[in-house]
Amino acid sequence: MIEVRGLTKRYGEKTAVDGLTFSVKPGVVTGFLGPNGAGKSTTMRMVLGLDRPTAGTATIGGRPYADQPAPLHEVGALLEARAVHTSRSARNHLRALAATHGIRRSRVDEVIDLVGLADVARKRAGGFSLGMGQRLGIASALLGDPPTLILDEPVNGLDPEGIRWVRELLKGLAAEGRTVFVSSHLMSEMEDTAEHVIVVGRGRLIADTSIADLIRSASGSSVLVRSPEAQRLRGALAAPDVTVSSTEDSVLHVTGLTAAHIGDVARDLGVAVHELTPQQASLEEAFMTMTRDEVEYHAHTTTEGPATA
Ligand SMILES: Nc1ncnc2c1ncn2[C@@H]1O[C@H](COP(=O)(O)OP(=O)(O)OP(=O)(O)O)[C@@H](O)[C@H]1O
Repeated sequence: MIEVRGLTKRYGEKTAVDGLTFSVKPGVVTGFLGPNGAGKSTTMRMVLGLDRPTAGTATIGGRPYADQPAPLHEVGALLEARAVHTSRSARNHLRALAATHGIRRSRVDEVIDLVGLADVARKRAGGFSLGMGQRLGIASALLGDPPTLILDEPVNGLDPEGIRWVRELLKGLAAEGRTVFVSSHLMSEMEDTAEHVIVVGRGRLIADTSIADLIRSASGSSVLVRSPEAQRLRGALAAPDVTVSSTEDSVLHVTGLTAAHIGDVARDLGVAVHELTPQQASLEEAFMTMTRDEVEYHAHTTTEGPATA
């Protein structure tokens, strides 16, 4: 369990992290989402004792990172992708790390197999591609078999196969009961990986919620209705809080009513319904809606705002 209470970091005038309070529970993958500059890396660095908070606390399993008796056995961390500048092979790099932390040598080969680096384990890690470097970073994080994992953008630089691999690995680690906290700005990636998300914008907490609730709350839950008598049905659905739009004669997009309610109205009218589909916003759309006002640097493009009638 990671617990963050009132965590704040100021760099001069700039408040990078602004009074964040949240908990990351074991057993599920928790995504840490936010636009660029939202304060994700700074938060993770403070949790890992690499930056000193201006105010507030962060603990892992009840203690600050600095007070962990055997950190590598308690917390595995992968921070921003950085090439390993070493002439050592991947295996020797991990062996050195294992030796300095009292980890048995056979664990090195276990993690090499786990991250799929067996074929290149004897190669110089300094010459690794970004994707291979990420796998080596994940291997280092797993070396001490820690109950808590903190990974900053772990899919950075990975190809689609690698992304799928990380996703399954993280879910598997969480299913074993570990606490898995993973940052990303790739919403679509988190949708398939995380069960819970903590969303930040400009250093502040925007949401601490399950993925399912996040989508539900931001989607405005519209329903697509296809009917040969759509326009007749449209008249019967009219109500103060209901919005109905139509892109073609036989199709209605209804917000403010459930699919079940629309189906009942159609039945009472004796109108045939050929399709009745609740439309879920993707996590990407939900995220854009939530963080619209929190993006640090807006792109200078003109976008069409929502129609205001
Ligand atoms: N050492 C520093 N000195 C001054 N400002 C900093 C420092 N580190 C981070 N910041 C600022 O704090 C804010 C949060 O940065 P941070 O890297 O934590 O965000 P992030 O959510 O991880 O973003 P990204 O997705 O781009 O990595 C940014 O505005 C950044 O410019």
